[in-house]
Amino acid sequence: MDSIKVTGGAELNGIIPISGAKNAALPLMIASLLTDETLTLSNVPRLRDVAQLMQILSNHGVDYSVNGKRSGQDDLAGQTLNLTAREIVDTTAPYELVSKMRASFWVVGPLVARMHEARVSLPGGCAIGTRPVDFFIQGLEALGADIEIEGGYVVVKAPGGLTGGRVEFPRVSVGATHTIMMAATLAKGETEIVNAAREPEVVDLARCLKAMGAKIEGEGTSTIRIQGVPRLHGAHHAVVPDRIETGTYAMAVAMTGGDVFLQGARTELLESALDTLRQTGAEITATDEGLRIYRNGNGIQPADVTTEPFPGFPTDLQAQFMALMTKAGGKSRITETIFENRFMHVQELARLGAQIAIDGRTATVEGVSTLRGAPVMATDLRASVSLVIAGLAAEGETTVSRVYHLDRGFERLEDKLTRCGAQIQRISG
Ligand SMILES: CC(=O)N[C@H]1[C@@H](OP(=O)(O)OP(=O)(O)OC[C@H]2O[C@@H](n3ccc(=O)[nH]c3=O)[C@H](O)[C@@H]2O)O[C@H](CO)[C@@H](O)[C@@H]1O
Ligand SMILES: C=C(OP(=O)(O)O)C(=O)O
Repeated sequence: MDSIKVTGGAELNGIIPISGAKNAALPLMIASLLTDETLTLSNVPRLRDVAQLMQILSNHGVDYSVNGKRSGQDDLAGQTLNLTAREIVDTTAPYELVSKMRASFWVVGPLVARMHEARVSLPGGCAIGTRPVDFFIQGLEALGADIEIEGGYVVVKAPGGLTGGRVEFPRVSVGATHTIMMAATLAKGETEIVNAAREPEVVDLARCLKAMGAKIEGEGTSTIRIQGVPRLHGAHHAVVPDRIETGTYAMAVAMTGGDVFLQGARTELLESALDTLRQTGAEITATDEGLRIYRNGNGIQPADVTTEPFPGFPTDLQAQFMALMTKAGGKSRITETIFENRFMHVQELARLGAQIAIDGRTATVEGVSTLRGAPVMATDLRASVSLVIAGLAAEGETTVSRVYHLDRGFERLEDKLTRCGAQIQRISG
């Protein structure tokens, strides 16, 4: 298993290109199941989750090429995917594939919409909470599907096809919003999704679906209306830049000091996180091409955050922000409201000398002047990168093991950081 060795102390200076968003690319790829024509996606990041999802989609019959190459050549170096689901050959998404990532469960929406049946294993993903699928089930039932759970599989049937309906989610769910929105595009009549997720990835998916011929209104607000159409067609869509990758590198610079331009970043996708970073003393300026972040000499000010659905502070930046706060000049409080088990990085940050106490959903971080390098273990995707960030600002050497988590969601992390002066290398093993 690979690990990453970081020698701390260097400032970050230079340019980091921001990749397409993993969490947008995955549902966009799944949308290819809704049409027998080709969906072309550009700006797709080269990530393990993308490769994994390709395998799942291939199993359903999606033929794909990467920058013109045919499927079978396992070269995902290109960033444009052509996905064609001319025929759905299998409506089962098996445990071996789906258990590796949460988003793969979302195939249930397009499969039942197009084929009127689906059998999808209960999902996996980052171990950050129980992550049930009850909202998906309620949503699909509201569109007329019959659902049973059999042997760890969600079995969905809608013999006459789905019919539009009113779906009100008890709390905001990104995945359930993606799934019901996709399912409703091919349902008969109108669907209204109330308490829908407003995340930029939902908006990106809606834009792509509209380019494919779907009739959708209200994406980006908490009520989305979809008028079903008999069929969707092919389209070309560019994946939105990754706001979590943007925020992660911004936090790294806020921690190490330096001056970095995040090329391609879009500030409106993460205003809340950027406002918090400004409170900590980082300077941020936006241009049409990206954003510049710098912190020169001054210390890190503490700030409190509570994670919330968009447009609030994202849970996917909570671990990285906690890493930053470990070196703040004072006490900060970080409250996690989305996932009940998303503090796994706390005990690893403590190995570097961080002072953090947890009380229920709130972590209180007492900033220290020095972190010291140590061996640490990545527990999930964003926790892993928080350890890398802390390692960049620690004295001496930090080795982060189990970096396969990182490879799920950060494209060329070592490359991007090395180019800005970080001492970071991958150790294969
Ligand atoms: C691949 C992807 O895009 N993953 C993101 C997506 O995950 P994901 O879509 O899985 O997260 P959700 O928005 O669904 O989860 C929000 C909350 O709702 C709960 N819930 C959800 C569905 C359900 O049927 N029942 C239920 O109780 C979850 O357990 C969680 O407590 O949004 C999360 C919240 O922004 C992000 O942290 C993840 O990075
Ligand atoms: C939690 C995440 O991913 P997933 O939902 O795939 O586990 C994430 O992207 O931070």
